[in-house]
Amino acid sequence: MTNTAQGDLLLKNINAQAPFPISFADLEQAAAEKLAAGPFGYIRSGAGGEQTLRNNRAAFERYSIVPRFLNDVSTIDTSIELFGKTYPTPLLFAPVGMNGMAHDKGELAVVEAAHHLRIPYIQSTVSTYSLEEVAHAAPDATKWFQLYWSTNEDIAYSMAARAEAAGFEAIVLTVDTVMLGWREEDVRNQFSPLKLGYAKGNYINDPVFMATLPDHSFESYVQGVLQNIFHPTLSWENIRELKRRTNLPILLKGILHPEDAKLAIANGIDGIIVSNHGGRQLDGVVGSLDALPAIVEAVNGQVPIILDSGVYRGMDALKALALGADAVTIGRPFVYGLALAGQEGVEKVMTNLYDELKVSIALAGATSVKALRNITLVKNDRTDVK
Ligand SMILES: Cc1cc2nc3c(=O)[nH]c(=O)nc-3n(C[C@H](O)[C@H](O)[C@H](O)COP(=O)(O)O)c2cc1C
Ligand SMILES: CCCCCCC(=O)C(=O)O
Repeated sequence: MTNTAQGDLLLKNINAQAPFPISFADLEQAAAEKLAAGPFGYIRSGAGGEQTLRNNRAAFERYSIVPRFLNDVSTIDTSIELFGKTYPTPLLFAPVGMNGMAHDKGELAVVEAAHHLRIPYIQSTVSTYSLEEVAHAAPDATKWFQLYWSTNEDIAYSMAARAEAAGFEAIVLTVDTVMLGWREEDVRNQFSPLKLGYAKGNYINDPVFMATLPDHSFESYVQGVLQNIFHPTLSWENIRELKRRTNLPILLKGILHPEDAKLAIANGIDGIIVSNHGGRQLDGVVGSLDALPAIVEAVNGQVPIILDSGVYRGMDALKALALGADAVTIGRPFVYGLALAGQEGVEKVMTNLYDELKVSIALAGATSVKALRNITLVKNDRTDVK
């Protein structure tokens, strides 16, 4: 990072004509003004009384960095390696469903941003556009597929096979959403995105799913999705079978307990995403950053660990990386960027997070993502620095 490049980070925002919101609070406020109450409430809210949502932020606030100085930090290497490929930044896109409710171009805008930024894009099962449409929009982007299991297992296998055929490079199986969390905001707003057709993309393009419907009417599609999307019987045996049926690496998303991380490895899983779904599933759950250290210890470097839930600043990413995550994924911030300015908004949000992360690595006294592991962190209830 040269001095000029570093000075540019703030200047480019100061010179911008209509300042784009920078902090998470400002982004959320701007999205609230732009979107209707239903979609905004769906994106913003957490489950139940939103304790998990608060726990995520509290966990980041609890840690402080003890920086080191007089270490040449003129060159900062923010690159990371995952599954044999190198990426310029440890900030990836979390899988977020139904992007059509934020912007007409939905997932197409996000995958184009991912391609431009050269970071992996994780497409949700419940996306507005299909796997094939997303692959067509950005054939050269690195794309992973987030799979929601299905009560009819053949639909899950069919979607995994379609992802592989369309050039997706990994499967992210979400394990914390076997049924939908208790989301009071959606009940208040009488908002059901599935019933509004925002999740059509992958279902209406799936021959196995379509063959289960009595006809091709919209009502049959909605009933079909509702019958299949909730999958409370999901078990380790399903995961072993999925592993037998795909050549792609499989990551489990939603792991919070170190024993589940160990079981994941014992069952041949290739990566772990420490996440509480951004506080949208079980309320009263440990903040994802608080769950990270025990999982890092249990995994002991055997597979990559990615963290999400509450990463709203470059500094949050730094703390997760310093505690042992290999990368972090970003959820709501990019969705707000998408709502505000499509692909450009997504890129602005990710670039601002990146710029803050890069400056923070240098100011903490490290020169690379890897070197962050040597940075001292203290919990705020402890004041002793070793
Ligand atoms: C509107 C919305 C939709 C989401 N849809 C999915 C999804 O389809 N699949 C999934 O695994 N996670 C989904 N998530 C959870 C994200 O992948 C991620 O875990 C979460 O957003 C991280 O928290 P953050 O928003 O605080 O960054 C969704 C999150 C939001 C906000
Ligand atoms: C049981 C799956 C419903 C999909 C909801 C999408 C999602 O993960 C979220 O809203 O969060």
